[in-house]
Amino acid sequence: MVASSLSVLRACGLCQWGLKNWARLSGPPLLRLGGRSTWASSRTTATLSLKPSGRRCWDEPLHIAVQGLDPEQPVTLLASLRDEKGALFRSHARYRADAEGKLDLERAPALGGSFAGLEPMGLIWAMEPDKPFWRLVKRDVQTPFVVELEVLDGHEPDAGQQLARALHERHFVPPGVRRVPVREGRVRATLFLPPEPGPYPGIVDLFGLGGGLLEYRASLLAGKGFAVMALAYYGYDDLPQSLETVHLEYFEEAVNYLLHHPEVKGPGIGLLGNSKGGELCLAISSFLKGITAAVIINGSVAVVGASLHYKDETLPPVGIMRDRVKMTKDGIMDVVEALKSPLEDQKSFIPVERSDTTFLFLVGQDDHNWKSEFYANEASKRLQAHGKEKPQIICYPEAGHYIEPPYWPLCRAAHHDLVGGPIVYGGEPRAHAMAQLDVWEQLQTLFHKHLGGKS
Ligand SMILES: CCCCCC/C=C\CCCCCCCC(=O)SCCNC(=O)CCNC(=O)[C@H](O)C(C)(C)COP(=O)(O)OP(=O)(O)OC[C@H]1O[C@@H](n2cnc3c(N)ncnc32)[C@H](O)[C@@H]1OP(=O)(O)O
Repeated sequence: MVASSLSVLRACGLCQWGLKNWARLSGPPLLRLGGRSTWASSRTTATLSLKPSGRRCWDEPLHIAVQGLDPEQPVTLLASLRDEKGALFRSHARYRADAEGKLDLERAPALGGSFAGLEPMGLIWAMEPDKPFWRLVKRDVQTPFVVELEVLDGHEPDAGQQLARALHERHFVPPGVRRVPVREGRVRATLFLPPEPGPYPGIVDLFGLGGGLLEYRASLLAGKGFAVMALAYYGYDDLPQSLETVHLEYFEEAVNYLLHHPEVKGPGIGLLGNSKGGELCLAISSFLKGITAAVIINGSVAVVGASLHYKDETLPPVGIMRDRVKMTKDGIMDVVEALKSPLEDQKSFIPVERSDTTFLFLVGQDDHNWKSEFYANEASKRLQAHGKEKPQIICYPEAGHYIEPPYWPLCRAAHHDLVGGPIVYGGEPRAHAMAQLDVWEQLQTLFHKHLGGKS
């Protein structure tokens, strides 16, 4: 489904109501990080409790409950966070306390707002940016995102007095995980190692187009018993500023670095990538040695945007049909039909049949960036036609392109470097959030099974 800019612009009631109320409520009552915080109103002494109260990582659930409300009291819960560029993300939901004046988000359904129904983590995954076409990005994993949670008396748009408020930190480096910047030969990366000395199954983690070095997925995954290297490939440090051509020799150097690391368990390593990063995982697995397993999240089996080189071979990028770019009624580009099929542009088809890697394709069926399901199926057909193992493909209905770690707010539309404007990425918030949870489990299961970690 095509996202509406109204939703992107968050004109769902909270905008008008919220701005006024949030400004009005800026005076801080008693405030604490995690645990409990209390504010005595004229009617009630409400307590907001967040459990467990210790350090939580972004991918971990949080138990939110409120005590001390009036029986059946209507309340509105708000969540908000500011990213490192100052952009505000927020959500809200209406609830009703039980007969004892308690509200437990694991038992009480939301009656409406940013989401409805029993969604204990809805306040986190349903957050939306105030800034149009903005998405949640964590740049410095060594600092947490701080989520502010508030309980207001009544149901929005008539909600009033603030009854309780708490700050909750969601961290990106699990306890004891070691962060090691890598600047070895040409390789620019950050390696995350689990707390105790290894060896551990090794994974290279690749994000998509945008450049830079994003570490948050690698750092969280290292907490699950893997040595994970977030690898930059352009737009970072002294790497090329733009991606005109991809030289697989760079990735070969990175793979070898990890394979030879004393804390990495051999004989092979894993690859994890989303979007262009998924496409690169397919290319690396097809041309290079040492890759035992690869998880492709909404990747392409065609080379896209920049030609691919390895030794004396070159694969050109698949053709782009600009006339197939559609405009949504809100003026956002939908480019899902704009890439030529690699079946027509055979030279751009990544020769997956050369690979002995075990693949897992994870597909958002509402991906509007490109045809991830079609690409996964074509890769599967080609592997099987050459007598290779049939890869596992898991499809998630109504999940979009930007599949992130659990509880990450959905990016429905955002600026795209290659396109030069905002494009639709797809996804319905709840289905997308559920997909993110499952994807996180599935990729760990595959890596543990094939890279010799814990079962
Ligand atoms: C008419 C044209 C027709 C063309 C038709 C084309 C047809 C088909 C095209 C489809 C092909 C798509 C192929 C690619 C698929 C993908 O890869 S999808 C993207 C997946 N991306 C990722 O997984 C990686 C995400 N990483 C990043 O985006 C970057 O690393 C980064 C933004 C985090 C980089 O940070 P940094 O280097 O610090 O950049 P900045 O200088 O801060 O900003 C650069 C620009 O990005 C914008 N931006 C920054 N942060 C955000 C944010 N949180 N949300 C939205 N946008 C952000 C920022 O404004 C800059 O933009 P401008 O330069 O100002 O325009």
